[in-house]
Amino acid sequence: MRRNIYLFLLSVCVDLVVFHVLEYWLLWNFDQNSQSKLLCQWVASGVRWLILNGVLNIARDHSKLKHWLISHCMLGPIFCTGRNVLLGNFLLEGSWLWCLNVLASTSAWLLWEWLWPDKNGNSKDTTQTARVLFKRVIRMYRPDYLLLLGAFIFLSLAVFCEMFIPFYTGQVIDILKSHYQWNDFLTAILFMGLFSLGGSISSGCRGGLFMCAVNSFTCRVKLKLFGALVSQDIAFFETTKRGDLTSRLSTDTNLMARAVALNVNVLLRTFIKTLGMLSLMLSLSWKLTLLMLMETPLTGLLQNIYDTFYQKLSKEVQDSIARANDAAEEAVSGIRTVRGFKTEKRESWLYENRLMDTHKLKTQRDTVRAVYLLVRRIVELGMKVAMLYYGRLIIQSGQMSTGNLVSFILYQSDLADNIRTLIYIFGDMLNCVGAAGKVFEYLDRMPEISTEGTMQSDFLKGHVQFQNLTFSYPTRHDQKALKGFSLELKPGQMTALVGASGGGKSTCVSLLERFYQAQEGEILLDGHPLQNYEHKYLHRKIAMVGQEPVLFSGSVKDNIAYGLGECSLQRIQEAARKANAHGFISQLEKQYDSDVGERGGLLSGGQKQRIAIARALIREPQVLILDEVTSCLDTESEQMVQETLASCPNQTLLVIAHRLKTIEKANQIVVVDNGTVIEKGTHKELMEKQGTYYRLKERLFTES
Ligand SMILES: Nc1ncnc2c1ncn2[C@@H]1O[C@H](COP(=O)(O)OP(=O)(O)OP(=O)(O)O)[C@@H](O)[C@H]1O
Repeated sequence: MRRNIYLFLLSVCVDLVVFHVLEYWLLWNFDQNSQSKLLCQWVASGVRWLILNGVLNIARDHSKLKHWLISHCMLGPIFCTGRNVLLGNFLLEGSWLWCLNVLASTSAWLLWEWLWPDKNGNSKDTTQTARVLFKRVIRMYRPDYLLLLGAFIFLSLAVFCEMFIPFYTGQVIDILKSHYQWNDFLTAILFMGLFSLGGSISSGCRGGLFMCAVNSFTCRVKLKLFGALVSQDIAFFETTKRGDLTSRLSTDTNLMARAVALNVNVLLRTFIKTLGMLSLMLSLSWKLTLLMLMETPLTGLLQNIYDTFYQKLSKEVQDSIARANDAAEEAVSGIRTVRGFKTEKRESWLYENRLMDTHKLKTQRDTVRAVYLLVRRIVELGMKVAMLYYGRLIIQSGQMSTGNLVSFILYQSDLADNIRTLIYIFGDMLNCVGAAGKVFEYLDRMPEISTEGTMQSDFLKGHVQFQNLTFSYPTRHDQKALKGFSLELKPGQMTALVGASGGGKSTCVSLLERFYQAQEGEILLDGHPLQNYEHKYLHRKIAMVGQEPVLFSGSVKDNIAYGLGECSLQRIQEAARKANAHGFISQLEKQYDSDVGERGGLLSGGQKQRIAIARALIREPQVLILDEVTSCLDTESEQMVQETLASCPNQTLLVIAHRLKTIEKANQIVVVDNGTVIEKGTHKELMEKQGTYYRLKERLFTES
C-alpha cells in the first residue's frame, strides 16, 4: 500500500515536470491555430502517458496505477476538445486545469477501484476461463448452427430495417412543415411502413429461430448432464447436495443455452444497431452526437453500480426462495410424521419465517431498482434538456432541420437503451458462462469407480473373496468402516452376516455391489477382481435387495423387469411367484399393470419388499444379497422366500438378517463387529464355542 502511494506521488511529480516542459516547449513555441494546438495537446498527452508508463514499468509496478494513468493523461485533451467543439471557445490545458485533472482522475479511479475491486488480481484468468467456456458452449451448439445462421441473417435484416424508422419519422416532420408535395409525403410514409414491416417480420423470424436453437440445445445438454450424473459413483451423491444437482439440471442448463443464443443475439443486435445509429447520428449532427456521448460513461457507471447490487440481492432472493421451497417440500413429504407429532403449526411457522425473509429481500431489491430508475430518469432528463437547448442553437444557426432534430432525439433515446443493454449483457454473459462452467464441471467429472471392465464369463460360479479390505466412507475419511475385513462366500452356500448395529455389514455389501471402492484390499469374483468385469454383466450376476427397497413410479410389471428391457409377462409372473408376490399382485385392480405410486407409495412395506425380491430373482443372479429383507415380511412370505432360495442350489447367498430362523439355516455365520470378522462358523459351532455369537444371541435376534 505504502509503495503504491510513493509510486503515485512519484508519477504525479514526474508528470508535473514533463507537462510543463511540453507545455512551454511544444505548445507555446509554435504560433498555431486552435485546431493545431488541440492536436499538439493530444500528442503531448500521448508523450506524457508513454513516459509515465515507462516510469511505472521501471519501478515494476503491478498495482492498478496504470488505470489511473490513462484517465489522467487523456482527461485534459478530451475536455478541451469537447469544449472547443461544443462551445467553440478554445481553452488549452494550463496549470490550474492540470491540478483539476489530477483531482478528477484520482477520484474517478479511486471510486472505480472501490466499487469494482479486482479481487486477487485474477480478472484476466476469469476472462480467459470465460472465453474458453464460451467457445465450448458454441461448439456444443454445432447441431443447431443452421438455425443460428438463419437467426443471425434475420437479426441483421431486422436491425437494418429498425434503424431507418426514426430517420423517416424526421423526414415526414420536415415534409409536413413545408408546403409539402403529396408524393414526397407518400414516399416517406411508404418507406417508413416498409421498414417497420420488414423489421417486425425479421424480428419475429429471428426470435422463433433463436428459441428453436435454445430449446434443442437445452434438451441436449440436460440429457447429456443427466447421463453424466447418473453414471457418477455413490460417493459423489453423498458429497453433493441434491439442490445443487437439480439446479444444475434445471437453472444452469437454461442459463448456459442463453449465453450463446439469446445473449449473443441481443449483444449483436444491440451492437450493430448502436454502430448504425451512431453513424446516422453523426451524419445528422456530429456536435450533438458528441454531446450525447458524454452521457455514456455516466449511464455506464450507474448501470454497473445497479447491476452489482441487483445481482447480489437477486441471488439472495433466489436462495431464500429455495429455502422456503425446501421447508414446504420437507413438510409435505413428511406429512405423516407432521400429523403424527401434531406439528402442523410449527411447520407453517417455519415456512412463514422463510417467506418473510424472501419478502424482505425482495423489498430491498425492488427499492434498489426504484432508486436506480429514478436516478437514471433524472440523468436522461438532464441530457434531453441539454440536447434540446443545444439543438435549438444549431437549428437557429441553420446547421440542422427540425425533422433531423426529431430523428436525432429518437435515435438518442434508443441509443441510451442500447448502451445500457450492452453493459448489462456483458455482465449477464459472464453469469451465464459461469453457469456453463458448473455444468461442464459435472459433464467432465469422471466417476472414481471405473466401469471400464470388459470381462464376461458364461460359466460364473459365484465364488466371492473379500481380501483384507480397509475402507472408510468418503464423507468420513477419519473413521474406518472396515478394517482388514476378509471373508469367503462359496458357490451354492448361504452366508449370514450378523453383528451389532454399525458393525459394517451393509458396508461390505455395498463394496460387493461396487458402490464404493475399498482403499486397501480387493474383492475377487471367481478369482478375478470385480473391476475387471463388465459393468452391466456384473450387476446382472450380483443382485441385491436392500433394507429399504426403492420402487419407481410405474406399473408393477415395469418395476419387476426394471433394467431388463423387453421381458415376457410369463417370466415376470414366475419371478413374482418365487417372491410370493403373485398373490397380492393378482388382487390389485389392474394386476401387473397397476401403478405402484411415487417411490412405491401405494404399496405396503412387505409388498414393496416382495416386488424388490422378484426384481432381483428375475435376473437369475449368481450371487444374491439380501440385506435385512425378511424384517418386513410376514412368516408365510418369509417361508416361501426361504423355499425359493433353497431351490437355487448353485446360487451364492449373502444375507444380513435379524431372525434366528433365517440365520440358523446358513452354511456359514459371520459375526462382524467394528469393521472386522470376529467369529465365523455354523450356528451349532458358534453356539458350542460360546463366544460373541452365543453371548449376543439374545440382543442380536428378534426371536430366539
Ligand atoms: N453412507 C455412509 N457415510 C458415512 N458413514 C457411513 C455410511 N453408511 C454407514 N456409515 C458408517 O459406517 C459404519 C458401518 O455402517 P454399516 O451400515 O455398514 O453397519 P451395519 O452393521 O450394516 O449396521 P445396521 O445393522 O444398523 O444396518 C457405521 O459407523 C456407520 O455410521
